Amino acid sequence: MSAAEPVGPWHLALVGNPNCGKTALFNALTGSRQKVANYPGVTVERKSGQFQTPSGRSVHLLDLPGTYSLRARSPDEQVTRDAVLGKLAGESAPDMLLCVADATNLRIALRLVLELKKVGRPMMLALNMIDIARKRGFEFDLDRLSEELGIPVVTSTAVRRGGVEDLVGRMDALIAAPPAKAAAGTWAVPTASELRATQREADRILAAAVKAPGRPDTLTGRLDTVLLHPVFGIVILLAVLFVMFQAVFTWAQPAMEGIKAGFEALGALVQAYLPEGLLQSFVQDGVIAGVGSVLVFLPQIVILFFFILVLEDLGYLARAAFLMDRVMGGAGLHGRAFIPLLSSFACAIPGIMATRVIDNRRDRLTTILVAPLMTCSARIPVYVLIISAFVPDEEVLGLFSLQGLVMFGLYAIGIASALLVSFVAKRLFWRDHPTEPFMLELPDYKLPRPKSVLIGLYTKAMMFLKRAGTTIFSMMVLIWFLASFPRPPEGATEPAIDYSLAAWIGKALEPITAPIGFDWHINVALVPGMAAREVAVAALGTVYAIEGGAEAADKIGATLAQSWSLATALALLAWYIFAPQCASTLAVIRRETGGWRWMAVSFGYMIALAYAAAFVTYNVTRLLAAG
Ligand SMILES: Nc1nc2c(ncn2[C@@H]2O[C@H](COP(=O)(O)OP(=O)(O)OP(=O)(O)O)[C@@H](O)[C@H]2O)c(=O)[nH]1
Ligand SMILES: [Mg+2]
Repeated sequence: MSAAEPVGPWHLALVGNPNCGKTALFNALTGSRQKVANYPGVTVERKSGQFQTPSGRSVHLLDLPGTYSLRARSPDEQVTRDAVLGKLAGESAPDMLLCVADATNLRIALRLVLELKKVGRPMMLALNMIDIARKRGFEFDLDRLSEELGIPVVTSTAVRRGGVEDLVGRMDALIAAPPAKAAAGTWAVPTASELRATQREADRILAAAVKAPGRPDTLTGRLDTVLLHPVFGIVILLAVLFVMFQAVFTWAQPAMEGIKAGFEALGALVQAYLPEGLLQSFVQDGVIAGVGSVLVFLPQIVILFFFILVLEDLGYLARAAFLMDRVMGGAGLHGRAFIPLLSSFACAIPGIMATRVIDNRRDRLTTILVAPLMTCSARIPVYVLIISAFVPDEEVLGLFSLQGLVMFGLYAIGIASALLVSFVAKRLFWRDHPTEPFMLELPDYKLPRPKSVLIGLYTKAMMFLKRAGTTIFSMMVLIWFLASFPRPPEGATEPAIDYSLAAWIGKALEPITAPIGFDWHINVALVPGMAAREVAVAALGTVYAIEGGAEAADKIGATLAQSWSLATALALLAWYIFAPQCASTLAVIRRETGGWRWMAVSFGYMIALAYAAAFVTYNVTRLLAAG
């Protein structure tokens, strides 16, 4: 390049092994908040951002999924390969590759660097996580390393303030005096023997430039003897999950009471100041009762995510994947399916996207099919509402809350049915396809960083609030409208809602839902609940508020306990475990599988299971209650 080169942004791409801190570096450089987590395969899509170097040059930075080689196998690795080769649609070829390596784990990283050199682009290497490496006693001869590799080498700590100063400083120098562009790239898909040769070269360089600590870090090893133990490990995992669900129910109580009281006060205020009539009903029954009945679940969602984020940062979730591999393999699921399925506990959408780390298409499809069976956070409001109304608030063995146990049970049924469905799908569609062995690298344990946990919690909470403010709010307006019009005739004796469109729709559906114990109120809630699960709770809030007045809205749980039988309540819980009530999930399935077919399969099997489960639950409960 010459000095006359036009000064557009400098394109830089982050490349490295999974879990080496690329996204953390991306965030540190661009001030963005992409997801980082202590297990491999978190980033499955490219993300780009801009920043300015100290000398004012603007840089376009591309974060890429982690990979071990450009010999890409899975869809996420293909993104990285194409970006590096400059073939990614919509991205210009990178001016320079910023290779990132976990300084404590350089063997495979250096092999990748050597392979990348063949592409023929300018490169530099950042030894990231240098804080951990130094603490463990690694010693690096940076000059030697740089000389052997033939590229500049710097160190970085992506998660500390000031941890990337060296890196940006050097970047500036490189932009001012770009290294000569190598001759045309000679990269071709490496054969296994070429990879072995490259590995030998990497090992030689490693031996020459890095001194590993005499005493290896044994803390991770010692912890793992217990935590990965085939028996104790599983017991500990179950105990951890159990504590998590207990906490969701007990810790959240005070905050939920507070939010509830706030909405009650707001409702009273509206009643006092707005004239009686349609406007008052709209604000009180539609907006406050509807949105309020969903928002009270914010504390529980925050607590659940607190646990997930801390366990993730600790590196424990990757262990959980390892422990579950036996069980999952038996059900025909690929070991790499664990992380996507785990993400689905938050929401099936990121979960389904995370299946891109699975290279085999059939394994990936199986995982996509069962991901929506994991209990996502949108089900929490529904579960909690019904459980609090119908399951007595008692202690079992003086230790566990009965309500927490039932919740735990619902999660367990979700998991068990996911395993069962994948088992059946495997027999049905892909009989003669063996499941590949699990290869997940276990990251070292790290202390969770409060800042990243807080940012994670904030993002999750905002996502939930945004849904409450948009999807749920607009559905509420619709429900209120349907439940309020047409107005009852003069001198009507029944509650106004009985004359409304909502009642008409709900009653029209009754022949279908009567066998599973749902009356028309529930039908009214389920129809908009197809858009998003928690809408049903808000809809019930509104329907009963319009029917029963302000008192009913304040005590929606008590109202349900009076108007539903236990059989109906349990049937609705059973329905919710399976029903495909989420338009966005279906849309993502269509996008990720590239067609309508698998979306239709998902929808069909889930709705059939939901109906069957509700039918059995309803009738068995009635028989037992009668007998
Ligand atoms: N102590 C320390 N931790 C780091 C550093 N950089 C990243 N981490 C942590 O390492 C873990 C992995 O970081 P990510 O940025 O998600 O890694 P990635 O390379 O983007 O991983 P994939 O997207 O899965 O390929 C996270 O828990 C980070 O907080 C570092 O320099 N020092
Ligand atoms: Mg990443």
